[in-house]
Order: sequence, then C-alpha cells, then structure tokens
Amino acid sequence: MSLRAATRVTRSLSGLLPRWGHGQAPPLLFSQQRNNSTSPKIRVEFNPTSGVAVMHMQSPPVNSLSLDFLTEFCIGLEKLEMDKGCRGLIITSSQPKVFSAGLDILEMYGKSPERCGEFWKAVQEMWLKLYGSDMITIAAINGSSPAGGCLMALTCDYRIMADQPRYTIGLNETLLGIVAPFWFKDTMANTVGHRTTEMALQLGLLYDPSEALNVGLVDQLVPEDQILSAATQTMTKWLAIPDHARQITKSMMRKPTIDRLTSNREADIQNFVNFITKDSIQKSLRAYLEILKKKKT
Ligand SMILES: CC/C=C\CCC/C=C/C(=O)SCCNC(=O)CCNC(=O)[C@H](O)C(C)(C)COP(=O)(O)OP(=O)(O)OC[C@H]1O[C@@H](n2cnc3c(N)ncnc32)[C@H](O)[C@@H]1OP(=O)(O)O
Repeated sequence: MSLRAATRVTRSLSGLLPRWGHGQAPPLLFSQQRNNSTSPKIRVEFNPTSGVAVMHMQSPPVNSLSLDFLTEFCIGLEKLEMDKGCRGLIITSSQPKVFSAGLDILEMYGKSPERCGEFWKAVQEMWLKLYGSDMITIAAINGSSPAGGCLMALTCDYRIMADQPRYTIGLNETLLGIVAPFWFKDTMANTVGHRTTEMALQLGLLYDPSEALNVGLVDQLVPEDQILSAATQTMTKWLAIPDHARQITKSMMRKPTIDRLTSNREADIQNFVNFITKDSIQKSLRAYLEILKKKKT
C-alpha cells in the first residue's frame, strides 16, 4: 500500500467513531427525499450503425445506487441485451466528479427488513445482468467510484479512468463499518488477484487513478476530456472479435462466480438483511452519513 493510500485510510477511519451516547437521538436528520425525483436516472444513446450504446448515469447528486436507480438501470440493460443489433455498451456518468457513489446509504439506513431485502435483490440483479452480459461492456470512469460504484466498474469487461488525482476508486465498505459480500470480493479478486483484494478489502482502500492502474483495478488512464473517445477506440478493437467466440470465453471465465451467487441468492439476501438492520451497523451508517454532511461545513 502506498503512503498516500494509507494516509487516506487513517483519515477516514479516525472520522468514523460514533459521536453520540446510548439512548441519544440521532444528531442529524437525513433527507429521504433525494431519490424521489421522477426524471430518468439513466440516459441511453444507441448507435445502430456501430452497434454500440452509451449509458449515461444522471442521478444527482452522485449517482448513488438507489432501488429506483437500479430498477431503471436493469430495465435499460435488459432492453439493450435483447436488441441483437447492440453489441457493445459504454457506461459513464453525467454527474461532475463522480462516476457512482455506490449503494445509496439511505436505502440501508432506517429501512424495514422487507425494504432492505427488496433493495438487495435489485443490487444482485444489477450485478448478475452486467457481469453475465453478452455485450462488450466498458466502464468510462469519469469520477470517483467507491464501493458499489467500483463494483459496477469491475463488473464490466474493461475500465478506463480519468487521470485526475482527486478521483478515487475501491471497495471501501469496511470504512463504513460494513462488509463487502462474497460476490463483490470475488469480482475484485477475479480482476486484481487474491492478495491485493485481501488487503484492499480489509483496509477499505480507495486508490487514486495511478494506484488503481498499478494494481490492475483499471486498465487505462486518459485525460478526462478524452474518456469517451478512448472508450470508443477500445470498443472498436473488441468489436473486431467474433461475438460467439468472445461470449463463450467470457461466460467460461465468469460462470463459476455467477453460479455462486445464483445458487445462494435467498441466503445472501437474508444475510444482508440480518446484518444491515443490526443496531450496531445502523449506528456505523449514521456516523458515516454525518461525516458526509460535516464535510461541507
Ligand atoms: C453482508 C453485506 C452487508 C453489506 C454490504 C453493503 C455493501 C455496500 C456497498 C456500498 O456501496 S456502500 C456506499 C459507499 N459509498 C461511499 O462510501 C461514498 C460516499 N460518498 C463520497 O465519498 C462522496 O460523496 C463522493 C462520492 C466522493 C462525492 O463527493 P462530493 O464532494 O462530490 O459530494 P458530497 O460528498 O458532498 O455528496 C453530495 C451529496 O450526496 C450524498 N451522498 C454521497 N454518497 C452517498 C451515498 N453512497 N448514498 C447516499 N448519499 C450519498 C452526500 O451525503 C451529500 O448529500 P447532501 O447534499 O444531502 O449533503
């Protein structure tokens, strides 16, 4: 781990200690309204000539993965998957500085077990659809991408990140006092290997772009204004490979990981619900939300 990554971890961890005593009311009220907007959270541009679609995530402020967002994302993905003319998908963000802030913490804080279960099923669905996609999938990561945002990028076939040192990417769940589930861990280990994953997950490491490139978490760095053209160039290379051969190869590589979740889906939902609704975990999430709020003051 580089010194810069270590410093970031230490800073984040020291801020995570809960600051209220037993029986005290939550010191902050968190808006539950942010994700109720009815404007589309995903915009898809499909070019039938090239066979490539670009999916723009446009859910202000930070493309957090709420139940509504995930539902829209999966519907969009399914439509493209069913369109035989669509061979490639580029995923990017329309929000400044952020690719995706990961799972919407407000979906995990103060919610009923039933609602948490519904939410987790949608997270699983997003991963299963994207990791198992027949399309060539490229993440054009034009901003920070922690936790579930990093998972989404890792789930693609290729990752291009904007070379902007203030952006970070990684599975930082432990910093929130929560645990990346086995299929998050498997997806990362399949990309960067066991040892790097073991250390990154325990420490909740968030890498800057050059560190992410060094460990293989992303495949390429480009100036931010070139990210879509670089993704299109890479896509052209991948499109030159016959679809059936590429798809069978992709499936051969990913099927064991996908099968592990599909055969344990219900247990994984139950495990999430039991874990996330624990008082101690709810306190950690509340502390983290407070930190996000305080950052501004
Ligand atoms: C058994 C298994 C159990 C559990 C498994 C759970 C797995 C969990 C996976 C996850 O993905 S958890 C989410 C992790 N995400 C994060 O840690 C990211 C937190 N956010 C940030 O670090 C930053 O917001 C940023 C993405 C780097 C962007 O920074 P910026 O300065 O541009 O924005 P700001 O921090 O001011 O945020 C704006 C606004 O958005 C709210 N916000 C941010 N992230 C989230 C989020 N993930 N969910 C909900 N809301 C989020 C933030 O509070 C601000 O809100 P406000 O405007 O109302 O103050």
